[in-house]
Amino acid sequence: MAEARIIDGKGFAAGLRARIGAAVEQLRTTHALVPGLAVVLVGEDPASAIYVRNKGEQTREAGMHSVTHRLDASTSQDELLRLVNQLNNDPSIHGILVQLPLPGHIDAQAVLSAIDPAKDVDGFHVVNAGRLSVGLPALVPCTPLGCMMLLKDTVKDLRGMHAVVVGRSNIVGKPMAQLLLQADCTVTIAHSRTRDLAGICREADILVAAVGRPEMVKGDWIKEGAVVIDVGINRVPARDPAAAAAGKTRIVGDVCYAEAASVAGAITPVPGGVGPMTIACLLANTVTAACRSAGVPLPAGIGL
Ligand SMILES: Nc1nc(=O)c2c([nH]1)NC[C@@H]1CN(c3ccc(C(=O)N[C@@H](CCC(=O)O)C(=O)O)cc3)C=[N+]21
Repeated sequence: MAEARIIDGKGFAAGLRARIGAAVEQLRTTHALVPGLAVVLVGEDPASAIYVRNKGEQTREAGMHSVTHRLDASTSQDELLRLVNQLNNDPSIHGILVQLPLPGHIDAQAVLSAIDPAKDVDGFHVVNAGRLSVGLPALVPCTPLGCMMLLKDTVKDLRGMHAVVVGRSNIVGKPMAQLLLQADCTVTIAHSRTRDLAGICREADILVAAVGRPEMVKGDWIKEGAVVIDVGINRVPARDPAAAAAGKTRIVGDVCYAEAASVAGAITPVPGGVGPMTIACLLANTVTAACRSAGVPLPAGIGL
């Protein structure tokens, strides 16, 4: 069997951002609407740093209004809730993202619940999770949304395919399963406690790995020709022992890429796969939120 086709998330995300940029320009000229995104960072988390660095640039590049609130790690939950409330009431802001994880003294669920569901561009509010699960218009979490766009671009007809999602988080696994179900896939949600995980994965026509364990999914867990979407972004020591000893790292997914690529029909690389789609979908969700709040039709080419 030939090597898997590489699903170019980075390239797809660049195209999506270009379409978003055109949509933003059109909204500005025809409706005087400038989508605005506020990102709130409490303290410093290394994974979040990667994300926020790229996000600010890309929001502005798309012609959108962008603000970042950087708060000290000692910020109280009340202070954070006050900021969220202020952003809820700010008409120039259509999307609010509170970067996770939050420091231990803050109840993340309380903060996410305080975000106006109409501005919840992460799609983490229970109202959006509920709307997604019953098939109502919702703001959909960025990572699964990006995975779904890549899948629809890769597979002509998803109907009836067996999709296995490894991972059951509220952020990726559960909403991913909802989207696949909506696309008429037969969906299995597996996780670390699943019996015969390898065997279940081998049944998958579509395998989505979102467990957060470096290279856990091996080549012999994959059915020949399957489409593999690797959501993991794990930092591990560099391959070269001397470099590793010097503290150098590299990024790997939840899938053992080299093994998987010789069995799968198509696969997302890490980096350059799902990660760039997450940020592009954050911009897309901000445009969606702005259009819905202004009662303006959503421009074509930026949704599922
Ligand atoms: N409320 C909230 N929403 C999030 O969506 C959220 C969050 N909190 N906290 C942190 C994680 C992390 N995250 C990433 C998104 C894209 C890349 C990304 O673009 N990665 C590139 C570059 C990786 C590299 O080379 O460093 C890639 O995979 O190719 C990384 C990380 C979003 N997160």
